[in-house]
Amino acid sequence: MRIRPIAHGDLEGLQALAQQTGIGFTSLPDNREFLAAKIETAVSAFEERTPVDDRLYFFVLEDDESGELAGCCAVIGEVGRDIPFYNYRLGTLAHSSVQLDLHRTIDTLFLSSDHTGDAEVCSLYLRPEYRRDRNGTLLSRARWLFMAQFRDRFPDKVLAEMRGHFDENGISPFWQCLGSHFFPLDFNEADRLTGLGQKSFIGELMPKFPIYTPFLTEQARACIGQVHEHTRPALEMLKREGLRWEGFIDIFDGGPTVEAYVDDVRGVRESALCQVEVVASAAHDERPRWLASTTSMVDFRASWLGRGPDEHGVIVLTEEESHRLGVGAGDALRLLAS
Ligand SMILES: NC(=[NH2+])NCCC[C@H](N)C(=O)O
Repeated sequence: MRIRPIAHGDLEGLQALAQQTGIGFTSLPDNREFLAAKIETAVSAFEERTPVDDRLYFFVLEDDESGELAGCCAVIGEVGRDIPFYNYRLGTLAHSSVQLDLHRTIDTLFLSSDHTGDAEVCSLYLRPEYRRDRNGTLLSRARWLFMAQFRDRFPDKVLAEMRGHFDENGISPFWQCLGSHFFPLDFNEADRLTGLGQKSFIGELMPKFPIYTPFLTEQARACIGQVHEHTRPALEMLKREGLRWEGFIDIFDGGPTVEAYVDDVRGVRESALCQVEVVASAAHDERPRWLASTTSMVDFRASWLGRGPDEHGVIVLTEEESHRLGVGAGDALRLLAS
């Protein structure tokens, strides 16, 4: 399995992924024109033909034998430069009365666009039949190697928005209690429109005044900062890299936004460049523990390796591995131990 930038020929495969993702997966609506445009945006980002502010680096995970697409993931260079990027920030307001000697702090949601200009990791999806052999970790972590390699293309901070809690009927209690009063649309429709980038309605219709959380239903309050059960593994992975919840949530479903300084992310901090040597065959561990990525933007590739570098920073690859990554003897490879 290997990660590579999405290409024009992937439209069919990407649409098949979009049909599988399901409710609340905002960034991959099943819409052919939209997906084709997304591919074009990504191709021009990798070819460095895109203005700085809307770079979308969209990757696919492919089975390098069958050519089948197993999943995808992406990095956005900077969010909110064109259309504002909204979250709620969970804060506290202190109310106190000296006269009555009463002191209260009340949780409050403030509409925020504090993340303007940050990078975002997003769109991670892995088809169920490929949820094995650490493919999910490969998709999630390859992005840190990419950001480490092209560090100057990214701002100081990175965030990830996690899918929020939905009940057994596929209903978001947070949306029911809040968003639905302001939008004459159901959750799916509102989510679909934001996924298509048509989201100026958020700024136009969303409540602008702070919301005291005791006014929300108990079920809606319980959604604040909670993820969809399918999203838990993805959240755990990001936390292990050092991303944290700082109180920002999604305005529609209440799911957490986690964030970190790019330079503090483990995968960015700990990955290092090595030099490739190619041999006919080499021993490897049963469980692949090393993540390898190339140093090229257009020909970016990443995959697992069952072996690490020696003490001189040389990484030995078999011919098959060197093909998979598209590198040859003497090339550089970025490695991360896990
Ligand atoms: N689940 C959603 N579609 N939320 C809507 C907003 C998402 C995002 N923070 C933005 O401003 O673009």
